[in-house]
Amino acid sequence: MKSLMSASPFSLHLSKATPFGVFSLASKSSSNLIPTILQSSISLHTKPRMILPKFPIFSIHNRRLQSESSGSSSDGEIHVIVGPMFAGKTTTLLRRIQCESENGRLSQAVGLLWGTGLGVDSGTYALLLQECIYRKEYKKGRRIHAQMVVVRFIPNEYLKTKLLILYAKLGDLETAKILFHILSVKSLISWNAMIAGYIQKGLDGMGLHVYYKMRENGMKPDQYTFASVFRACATLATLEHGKRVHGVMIKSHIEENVVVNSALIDMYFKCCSISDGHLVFDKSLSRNVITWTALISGYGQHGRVMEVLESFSRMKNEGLRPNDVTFLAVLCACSHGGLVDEGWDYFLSMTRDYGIRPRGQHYAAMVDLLGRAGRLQEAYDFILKSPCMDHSGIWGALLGACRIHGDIDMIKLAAKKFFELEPENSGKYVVLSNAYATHGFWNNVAEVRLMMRNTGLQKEPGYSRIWVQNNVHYFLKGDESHHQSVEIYELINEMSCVLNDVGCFLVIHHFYGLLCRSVAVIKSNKDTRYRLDSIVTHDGMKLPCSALANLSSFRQKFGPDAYDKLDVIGIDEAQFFDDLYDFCREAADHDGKIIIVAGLDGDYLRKSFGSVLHIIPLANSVTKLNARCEICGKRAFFTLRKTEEIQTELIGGADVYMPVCRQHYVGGQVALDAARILSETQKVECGAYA
Ligand SMILES: Nc1ncnc2c1ncn2[C@@H]1O[C@H](COP(=O)(O)OP(=O)(O)O)[C@@H](O)[C@H]1O
Ligand SMILES: Cc1cn([C@H]2C[C@H](O)[C@@H](COP(=O)(O)O)O2)c(=O)[nH]c1=O
Repeated sequence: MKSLMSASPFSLHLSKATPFGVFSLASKSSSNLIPTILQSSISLHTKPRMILPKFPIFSIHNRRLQSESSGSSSDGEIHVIVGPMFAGKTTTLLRRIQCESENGRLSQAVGLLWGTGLGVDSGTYALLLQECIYRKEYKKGRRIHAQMVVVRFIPNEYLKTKLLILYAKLGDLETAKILFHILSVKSLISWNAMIAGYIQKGLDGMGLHVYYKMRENGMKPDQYTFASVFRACATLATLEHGKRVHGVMIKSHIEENVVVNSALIDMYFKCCSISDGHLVFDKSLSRNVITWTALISGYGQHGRVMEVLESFSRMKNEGLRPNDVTFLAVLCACSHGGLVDEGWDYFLSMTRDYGIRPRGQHYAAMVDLLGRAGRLQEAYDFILKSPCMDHSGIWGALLGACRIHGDIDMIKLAAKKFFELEPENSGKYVVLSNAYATHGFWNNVAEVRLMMRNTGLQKEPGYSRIWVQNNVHYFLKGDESHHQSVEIYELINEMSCVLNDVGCFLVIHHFYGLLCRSVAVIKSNKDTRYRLDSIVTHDGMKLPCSALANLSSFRQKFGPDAYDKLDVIGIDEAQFFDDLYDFCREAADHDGKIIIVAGLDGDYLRKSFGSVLHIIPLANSVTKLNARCEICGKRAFFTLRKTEEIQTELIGGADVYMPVCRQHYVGGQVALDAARILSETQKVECGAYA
């Protein structure tokens, strides 16, 4: 039934705001609403160009209908962010809010477009295509193009270029090429898209060829062109072309750009021209972490371990913070140089000093480091303790190390884990086969060869499955084998007619409505540290907000209609809201809102603060953050009050509070308690003498 569903992956409902009988378009993909739509259309829309389904394919959920009519976009979610002061709760809240607001419903927007069966204006198509490109949802972009073709919409030059970019990024270069050729004016953007498309697909030679064609056509390259072409020259290790393009860049007098410079440094290093790489680096006026990382990785590629470590330390001395890529280069260098202890130090420093959480690749580099040094058991134990046991790279690294030092059991174990995660990685089968061969296990070599043959098997085609009255129905793409396929396709056609009828209501703001979620942020009006109209993090990030005494007044104050249209609600300083539980439950369960709550879980006495902890049972997710202990720099879980006030609520920042680790909380609290007792005693004694 997949085909049936995908014919109308959007829902319609009777809008509260619109007059009875007029449809408004809503967002949630609810194939189970289709009978409702059809019935509503018959009775209210009075264009009965359809048949009612003869069998009850879908069930109808009324609650979902209600929440859709409230304009909200989700099933309702609650996410809670807690921790001591300075842990980054407000920062995280702001990031999540931004993320949620951008994370609109592209799928539904594309579904909506398909459902209408009509063409929309170029601006709407451009908006949707742009969103697909921006969000890297290229397949959705292709669906938009398919819809254009179906409704016989002729794209203008601007849209053709957008489509070209989309196909180039998708890696469908044949289609991109066709679009490129039919462009009457080939802009620099379209040339750049073609060049980048080939290079991203690994067709670096073609990318370079298109670059020369572009030059022949008299086009002047820009930073995007150079960044792509240097990348191609680096991969092809073609110093001659790299230098030639570098010459063009110098003559073009383009503004210095760190991305281009980094690509250039990388190109020289990959073309084995270390001195040129270094020269470009030295001459770079503006260096940032990317430029430094290009240099560090460059040295790493040539096994210049000492230069890697020296550059890394110079970079830090210049006050730049390394990022995860820099650390990866450093860890790989340590691995190649056999510097196990140094590798450990860098690995630990990532989180401790820079708050960078190592990813699978960093763990893999550590496994490689330990494995190459012959410390296979340690590498294995490290994997077991790592949080990314499902990252194929770490097992691949262990397997690679086993080739040199491993015993048969470890080889088998690493191979088993690796191929569970990446069954079709033919390259690693070769590694495994070689590992067995190195140790003379010829039977195992034969087994691996058999496995390799098996991986050549074609994957089963995907299918859709639907249950109807205890019967399971399977559908393949374009499938007509179902005994009711004639009726099913008839129904699809009828549905398309109904959807066409409402297509005239499709206007651009529906797409905007779908693509951008509407968001509101609330904070407690008790927090008077900053202006009441914005929440501000300890390092100055800001977002406008409503400051309220309680949450129950929010709907009324915000306006019921505006509230209904809200998708996401952020709540900061949640510890100050007594009605937090009821508000969150109602807003998520009933109104379908996404609620993101940030607040202190504990007060300065480490006692549960307000009702923040009460909402944990309601939550989809809970994130506990920590700060840095002001005294020792270790992870801080608690907030120490520096003053002697004892009321729970006391507004203040670093003047009154400091984040501390357990050790310094306990020590600090004892010290503060002693100070308090002393001052109380003194007060009593003074009173007695007075
Ligand atoms: N001791 C500290 N530990 C961690 N961050 C701190 C500390 N002191 C100041 N900060 C700053 O505070 C920022 C977090 O601010 P914010 O998100 O407002 O925290 P919260 O809402 O949890 O109090 C950090 O990004 C950092 O720049
Ligand atoms: C520990 C503690 C804190 N507060 C107050 C102090 C601040 O005004 C807020 C916390 O703000 P932040 O954004 O998390 O930094 O809460 C309090 O009243 N009582 C306490 O015990």
